[in-house]
Amino acid sequence: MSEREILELVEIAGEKGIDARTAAEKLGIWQQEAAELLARLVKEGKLIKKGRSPIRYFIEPDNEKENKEEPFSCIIGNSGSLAVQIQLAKAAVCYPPYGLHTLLLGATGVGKTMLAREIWKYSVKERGKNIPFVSLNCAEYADNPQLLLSQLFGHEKGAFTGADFEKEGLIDQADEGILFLDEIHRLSPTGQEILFSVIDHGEFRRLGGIQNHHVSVMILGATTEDPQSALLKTFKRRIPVAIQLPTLEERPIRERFLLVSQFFMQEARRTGIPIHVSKNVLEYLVLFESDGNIGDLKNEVLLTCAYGYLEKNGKQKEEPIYVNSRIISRGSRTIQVKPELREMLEEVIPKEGKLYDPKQIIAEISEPALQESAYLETLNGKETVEEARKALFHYVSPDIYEAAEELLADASEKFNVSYTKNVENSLAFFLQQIISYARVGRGLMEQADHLMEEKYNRERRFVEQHTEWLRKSLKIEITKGEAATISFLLAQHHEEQGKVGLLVAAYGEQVASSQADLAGQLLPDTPVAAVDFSLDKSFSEFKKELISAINRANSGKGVILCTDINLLLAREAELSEWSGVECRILPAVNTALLLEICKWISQDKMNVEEISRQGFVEYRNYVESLFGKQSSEIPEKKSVIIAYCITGTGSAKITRRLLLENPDISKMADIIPLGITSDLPSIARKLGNRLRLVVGFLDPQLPGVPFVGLDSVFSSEGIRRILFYLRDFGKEQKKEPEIALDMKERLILVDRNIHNIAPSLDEKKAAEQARYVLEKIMERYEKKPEADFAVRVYIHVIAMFERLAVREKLEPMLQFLDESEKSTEKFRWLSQILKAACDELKLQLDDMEVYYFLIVIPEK
Ligand SMILES: Nc1ncnc2c1ncn2[C@@H]1O[C@H](COP(=O)(O)OP(=O)(O)OP(=O)(O)O)[C@@H](O)[C@H]1O
Repeated sequence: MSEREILELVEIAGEKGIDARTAAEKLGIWQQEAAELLARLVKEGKLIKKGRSPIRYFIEPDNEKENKEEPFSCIIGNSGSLAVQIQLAKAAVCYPPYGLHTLLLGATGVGKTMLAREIWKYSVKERGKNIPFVSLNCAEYADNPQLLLSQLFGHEKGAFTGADFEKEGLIDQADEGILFLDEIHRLSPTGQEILFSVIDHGEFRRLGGIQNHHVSVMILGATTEDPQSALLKTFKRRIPVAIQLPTLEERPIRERFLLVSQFFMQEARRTGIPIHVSKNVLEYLVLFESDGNIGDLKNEVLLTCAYGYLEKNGKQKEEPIYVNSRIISRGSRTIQVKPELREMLEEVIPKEGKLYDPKQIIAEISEPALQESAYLETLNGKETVEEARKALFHYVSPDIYEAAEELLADASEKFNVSYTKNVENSLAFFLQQIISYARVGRGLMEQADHLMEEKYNRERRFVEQHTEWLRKSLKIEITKGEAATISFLLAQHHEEQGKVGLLVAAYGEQVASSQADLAGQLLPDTPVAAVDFSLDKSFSEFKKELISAINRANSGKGVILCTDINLLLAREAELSEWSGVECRILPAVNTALLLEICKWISQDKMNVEEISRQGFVEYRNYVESLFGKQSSEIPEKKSVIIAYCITGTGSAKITRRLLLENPDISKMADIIPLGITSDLPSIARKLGNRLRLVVGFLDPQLPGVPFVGLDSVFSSEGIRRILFYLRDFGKEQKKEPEIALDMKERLILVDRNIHNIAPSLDEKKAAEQARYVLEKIMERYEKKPEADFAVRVYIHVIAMFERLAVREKLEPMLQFLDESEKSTEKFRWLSQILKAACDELKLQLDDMEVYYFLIVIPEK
């Protein structure tokens, strides 16, 4: 039983179809055998089945088959001379949201219109829904530019004589789909201007209208114009993708034979008559040359069929049409086979010619469907980067993918943006295309003037810096146009980055996190981060956390930091520098203001600077309204304690932190940490009588301001003394109570707090080494320094260890930039002691620490 017999049977059954039992009866075979045969033909796509008990089998109607066809599979050369063009077309279609506008370039009849339709089919498949395909041949209206504009963009009532009513243009019909403009270069300058406005802003005005209309279309322009012509350059500048189709002459012999065969097959099916074509005619057609390219070849095939049909005149339908050299000679053309082509022709053309039979269900001439066509669509459904990568590997080789990854990693560091896996895939895909093109000896894009705009300058510089690297790692030369396209890809993704990011940082366990949770719900597609600040965190720890949170919140457009932490308010520039992200700080950890900020971020109309400015205005209004209503409740300005130490960053801050832990002190006073480099007298002057006390390493002897050693903060006695100065000093002129503790006891109190001063160190070891340093210093003096001083030296040393452990650098002091300081006996003596202690703790001593320390070490 031949497959052909059963197919004929089904075909005769036509629309009614046939079931397995009837087929078995007619063919004289077992029903089981018929059922199996029919099922196999369904599997092979030669038949379709419908219904149940009995199942009926049909030949699939042509139109349905066409719709199901894999896009691009009907294009001869899809996996050969047009493979790269098709890849490029697919990439253009996949570009969000509506595809990249594309120019199809090539001589007349090379297949531009056909490619445009396949692009549309692919787009429908990609988006999973029908979208419009509207086409217009601009050449048809070349004599009447106004009519062309009105057809294309529509017109308002009265726009010109005869415009009696308002009319939509074809572009409106193409909204959300594809607008195919054939002979696009025939558009008048006005038409071009309107089209460019659609390309740049998605907007246009109808003829005679003033209102802007919005459309989202992918524009496909086709042109036969020479790619080097000035006119075309204007279009190429604005339309990012250009696909050049080869002429018929440039196609390989095998593809030309497939083209000829496809056209004969189409004719045979259209007429229902088998067509036999002799070897000579096939040779003639395969070598056929014409300026009209494939279009003319198709006409030539039709012409030969028409002559053949005339010859057949009167014969039975089943009798084939014979197309032989006799027929050709009726036309004006003759066959000339160049000797060097002879061998190749013999390989592809059968000696006995070829019969094109309309009953042949599967067109044996069509090429295998594109393997790669599945690649992009598989990618879209992939959840994990790994899955996407695997899918991509079917198409892009791993080293290309890795190169893309590496390039993006560099770019992301450089521009401080993160690129999604889609960008990675697009870049890998594009690099793959460059390589495929290079293999056939062409550049994918020689020039890309349209991408040479200033705004991509920094990305272009980046790509330029990497061309040598790409050349080495992928062995490709990147043309100017390709480099520009990569820059464009990088820049586009910058522009497409998310919105301004939001970070909340606040004192307290959950204050910032809960505010950020709320903001996160309002801004589902914006990264929101939080940092909860507690008093036992060192600034360096906090800084680390803050920088990492800023980076988490950043998606390329900078970060608004809402915080109530005074310490941060003046540090916008520093934060931006440390994190490399543009930051703006708002004193705004209050829900009402935060909600406003969320609103502005989600509207995505303001940049960080504008949001920050607007935020300050709102904040001021908020504070004013608050103050206006509750002016009687405004607390008086608090008293101030200066925490004063050598560096201003070590024990001064620890002192501040410990003091603030006491609720009475924190209620009554602000504490400012200062070091010996600060201009203490002028700060004291500004603070006036708010300045109540200096707690620190040394007494700066500010007139009228009492001093308490920083070791006091470690004992309740000391705290009591500080509170006395805050509350009572000056009122009753009482003398401060004496502290009766001796040095040993006081050192033990400090030891109990080492975890506060040096959280990164082993407490015991740190204490041991600090004692060693203290002893060595004391040894130097015959008349021992006072116990107070000794305890402060001890605290200072521990704080220094901590700074060295977390690599917190001291601000350099001018007087120490002179290297000769290093050769003094005192410097050498102190550094020796400190170095020995640091070595034990595996810390690297910094000269600046020695300099600062020296200031407070008395002479012998
Ligand atoms: N690669 C191809 N495979 C199969 N048929 C093709 C191919 N290229 C072109 N054709 C056929 O050749 C004919 C001419 O193609 P098409 O009209 O797309 O060319 P064109 O470049 O748009 O021409 P013009 O510039 O004259 O409008 C069409 O019938 C088309 O189906």
